[in-house]
Amino acid sequence: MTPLEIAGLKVDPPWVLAPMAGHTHVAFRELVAHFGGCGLFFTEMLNSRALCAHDPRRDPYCLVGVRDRPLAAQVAGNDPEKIRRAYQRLQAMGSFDLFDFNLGCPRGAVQRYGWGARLLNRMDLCREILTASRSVLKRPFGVKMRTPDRSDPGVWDRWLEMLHHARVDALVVHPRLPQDLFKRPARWEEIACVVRRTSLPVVGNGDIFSPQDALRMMERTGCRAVMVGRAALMRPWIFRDIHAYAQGGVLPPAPEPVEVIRLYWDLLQQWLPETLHDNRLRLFFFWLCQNFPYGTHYFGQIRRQKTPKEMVRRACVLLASEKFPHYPLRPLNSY
Ligand SMILES: Cc1cc2nc3c(=O)[nH]c(=O)nc-3n(C[C@H](O)[C@H](O)[C@H](O)COP(=O)(O)O)c2cc1C
Repeated sequence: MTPLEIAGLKVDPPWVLAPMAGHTHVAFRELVAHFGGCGLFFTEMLNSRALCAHDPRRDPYCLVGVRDRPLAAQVAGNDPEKIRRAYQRLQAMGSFDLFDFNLGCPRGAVQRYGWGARLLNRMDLCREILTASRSVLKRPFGVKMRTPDRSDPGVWDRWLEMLHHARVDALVVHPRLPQDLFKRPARWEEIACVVRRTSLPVVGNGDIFSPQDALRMMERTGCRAVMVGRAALMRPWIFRDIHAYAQGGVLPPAPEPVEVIRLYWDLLQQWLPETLHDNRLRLFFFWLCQNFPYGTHYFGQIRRQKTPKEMVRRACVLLASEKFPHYPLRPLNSY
């Protein structure tokens, strides 16, 4: 599979772990890396205000592992000056290979602040943010966005022109409107429409639930790399499977559920402060349990445990005789 190149950065193989708040912290990225990794890892969305107020080197959200490379840092916010400073501080850490700006998050609190997808209605402010950020960034710079406004046929042309002038190096397209959340299927034809209109490297994203989906998205849209979100939470080894499928080989057997749980718990303790263990385990089990027909029941039992150790113990008992089912994955609950 041809690697994607973003301003000199090689994304090889062209599979990307999506940024996911609460999930794509250093311990989870190390888990993905353990199973063979991907061509580009993303941090979760980092808060530009917090980055200005505190030293990112002491921030658990900014911790960087050993095998999670190349690594992109994603920033969210809407104040050009604060965002510029946030990127400067992240860049000074020397740990990130690409910087990304969030124009896609539709979640309540982020929208209320006027961040993420809310900025899709404010192109002038986006221009200011991206130009200010670019002026300090020496590494590749990307944007991850949802569909701006489907009622306006010229909207993508105007966005692409603005991104070009702001000297953005790459674009991730998640083709859903902000108000769609995850309720409607991603419209892959919109990725194809963006690919036709720009010379920027485009990474396609949305509804990849199997290795076949990943290659199908590339074939149908012409995007040069694919980004996987929820399916990687359900199966942190999906990139290894995409790779095997792309090479025409047989998919390696899935690990045992208990092995995955123990490994994640070890990595969590190794990398993240204890204050985060409980919450990050709950988030992890929410998605892992979705692999199984009785996943909701399993998760209900696990979440009732009072300590992280008890959660891990209970999960190991419940999932001891389970096997991960075949692709495609079907999440039981949406986010
Ligand atoms: C739990 C969760 C957290 C997410 N957090 C972020 C985030 O921090 N930044 C972002 O740009 N997108 C975020 N997203 C969106 C994903 O990056 C991705 O665009 C979306 O899940 C579609 O890809 P998928 O169909 O492969 O899941 C999040 C998605 C989920 C499910």
